[in-house]
Amino acid sequence: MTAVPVSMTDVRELVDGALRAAVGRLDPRTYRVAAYHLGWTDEEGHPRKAPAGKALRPALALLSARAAVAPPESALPGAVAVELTHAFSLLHDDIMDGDRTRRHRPAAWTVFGEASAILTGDALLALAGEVLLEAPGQGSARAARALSTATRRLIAGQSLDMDFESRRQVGVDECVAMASDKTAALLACSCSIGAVLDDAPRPLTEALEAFGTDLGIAFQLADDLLGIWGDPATTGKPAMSDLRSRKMSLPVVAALNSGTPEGAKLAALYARPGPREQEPAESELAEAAALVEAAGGRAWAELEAESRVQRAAEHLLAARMPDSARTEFLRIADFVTRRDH
Ligand SMILES: C=C(C)CCOP(=O)(O)OP(=O)(O)O
Repeated sequence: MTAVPVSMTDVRELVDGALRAAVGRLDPRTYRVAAYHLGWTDEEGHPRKAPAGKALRPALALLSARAAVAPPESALPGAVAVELTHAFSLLHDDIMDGDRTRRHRPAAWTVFGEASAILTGDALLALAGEVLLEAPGQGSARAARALSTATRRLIAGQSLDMDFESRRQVGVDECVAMASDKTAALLACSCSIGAVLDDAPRPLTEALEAFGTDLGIAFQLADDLLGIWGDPATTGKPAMSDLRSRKMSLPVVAALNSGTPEGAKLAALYARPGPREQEPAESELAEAAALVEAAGGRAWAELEAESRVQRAAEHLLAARMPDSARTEFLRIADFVTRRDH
């Protein structure tokens, strides 16, 4: 999979070495699972070429150093730490959601078992904290605290998302608040961590965080849209997995709250026996997707994503930073809503 387009440097090249050095500290069993999950090795532990994931969070972390007029290398511990935290969350989420495919490959838990995947996620999270606390410079403890808070919010968001699955009524606002915790908190941290490591002034780090929060919500909206209408060949995830597991994703919640007859029909579909008891038929999935669209859930999510990107851009325009950093951030924001994977 290609990394996010950042013209400044090859993000992967810069981050990969530091990421490998950090993960290399793990015990051999945990390392094996982590290396597989990160795309470095195959199921047998043999090296493979294509790295996994878009490396969006490390790209943002490196850019945030540029916003603070600090060298990209100074943000490396931040870039590594946010990617490790992201990797931890994916390892655990796939188990909780029962998702068997991740980044075009069998999810780690299906290869190594749930216990190994859980432990590896735990280890990566611990490593993230270690890497930040070891970072040279003034902002190290401040960055570690910021990442810790973002992780707590990510966990709270995931917990609320799980809770939604057993609820009949979920409001649009609380669903957006859930996404703000589950996804946007880590993205906001990624957008500011390079500046925080440089101990940059609060107005700058706060503007970067505000940018990342709106960007993160737009990112989740785009992800939810791809989860229904994306091509599994490009997303690397099974088609309509969110509808299959009757997830309260943002377009679905918007449709359910639309007050339209199609929204009511969708509610009736969602109220049937859940995925754990009974797999919905393919025709039912197509019907659910059509109902989300007819009830306006798709259009709402597309518009909301655009408006979040707009708001994100406004936070950047109000902050003092080199133009080149602003331009790159805006390019990434544009990529987030137009991506197909
Ligand atoms: C927060 C969400 C929606 C999980 C997927 O994140 P990414 O789409 O950034 O995952 P990778 O590129 O790292 O696979």
